[in-house]
Amino acid sequence: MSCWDEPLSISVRGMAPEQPVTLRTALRDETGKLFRAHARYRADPHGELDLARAPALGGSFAGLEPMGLLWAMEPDRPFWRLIKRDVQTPFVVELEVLDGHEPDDGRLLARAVHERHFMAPGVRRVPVREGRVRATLFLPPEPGPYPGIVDLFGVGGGLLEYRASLLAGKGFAVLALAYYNYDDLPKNMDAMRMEYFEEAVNYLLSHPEVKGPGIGLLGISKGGELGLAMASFLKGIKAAVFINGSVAAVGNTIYYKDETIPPVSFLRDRIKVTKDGLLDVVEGLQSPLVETKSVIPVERSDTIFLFLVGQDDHNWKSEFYANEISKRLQAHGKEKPQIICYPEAGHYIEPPYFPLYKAGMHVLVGTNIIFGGEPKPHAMAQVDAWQQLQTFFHKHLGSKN
Ligand SMILES: CCCCCCCCCCCCCCCC(=O)SCCNC(=O)CCNC(=O)[C@H](O)C(C)(C)COP(=O)(O)OP(=O)(O)OC[C@H]1O[C@@H](n2cnc3c(N)ncnc32)[C@H](O)[C@@H]1OP(=O)(O)O
Repeated sequence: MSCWDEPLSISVRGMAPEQPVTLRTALRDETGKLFRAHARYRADPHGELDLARAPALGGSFAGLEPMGLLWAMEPDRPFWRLIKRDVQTPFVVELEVLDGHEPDDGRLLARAVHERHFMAPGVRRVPVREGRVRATLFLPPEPGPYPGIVDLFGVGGGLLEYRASLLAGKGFAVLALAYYNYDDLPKNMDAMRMEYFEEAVNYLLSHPEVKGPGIGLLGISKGGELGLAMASFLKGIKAAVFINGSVAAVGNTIYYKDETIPPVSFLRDRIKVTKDGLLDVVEGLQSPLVETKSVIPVERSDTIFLFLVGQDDHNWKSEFYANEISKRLQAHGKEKPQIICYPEAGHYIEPPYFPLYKAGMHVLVGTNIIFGGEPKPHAMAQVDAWQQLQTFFHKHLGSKN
């Protein structure tokens, strides 16, 4: 067994010299959907194969990709995203070695089953219902106090825990925070009130196993937008990492006390249809430079920022948004934030080895849209982004203890 974000070393012994083989992986998600990948290899002169040294000769990917059999998995059902809902159980990956180069016909030579866990041994999972806050807190195994981080996902809502649970294995106390479509929280995201998020920040700051002063914020997509609003309006947020977030309110109004930030307009006539019949909505939002009242007042913030950007994000213009935030901060005498751009990476930059979710349902749009990204560069971006955000948080929230 291993943790989902750890690299695996995969090797095969006992084959004939130079024997052609196909390796294939399969994983079933919690709804029963199958994800699969395969690749053709050739054993070395000793009848051995080590994926750290042998290039794939074709299949779901090609070349030297020791983790390709995981990140290149594709769902049998189109537009299905690999999501881990229950982090207390692993994903079970089945690996098979077949004779020859036909992924479906070769004789089965070997089979292994490997568990990929979302909670490192000793990580503690604490469901949180405090005041209005609905969340799950993950605490590392070793004695605290630890740097605290609030983790936010995006449109769709619910409570996704897999990133927080993995990150707790790296020495952080991480609060996976729901904000709609969960428990007794609102069913839709018409109104986003910062007071709710403030309560969550205060909960984490006052937790005996969280060391202050100040906490971290991690957000993707809509979670990056709301995180930016938190960093702008609320106190106690020292460092923030946003993955493909926004500089403006999108889809709903953001409220804090007597202030409101209305959303930018949708420009339906700028939505394109790709040759595969998918919507491309990347031009579908009015520029925050035109609708300046929708801009989140980031210049008020004293948070230190890291922006992680997929340059092929088709959900919205993440790179432009990150640069605008940077300009606004600097124009107000604030520190220039760090921006890391990943070429050919799409919207859903997840922890390492999650397969690319290139296109699929967009809850706001109500149909399948393209999210962007190419499998290999996107996979590389996920590995790097995961490392970068940990380094950043350790640096700005203090080391492990
Ligand atoms: C008209 C306007 C023009 C606009 C023109 C410009 C637009 C321009 C927009 C840019 C603006 C956006 C900006 C934010 C963009 C983000 O925020 S991107 C999204 C990032 N969000 C996340 O990562 C959070 C994702 N979370 C979720 O989606 C939900 O929590 C979950 C995981 C689906 C669970 O929710 P749930 O309600 O408990 O789930 P469940 O009832 O099982 O399923 C709900 C639906 O999701 C589907 N679903 C469930 N699991 C999966 C899966 N694994 N894979 C695929 N689908 C799944 C189900 O089939 C179901 O669909 P329906 O049957 O209702 O059709």
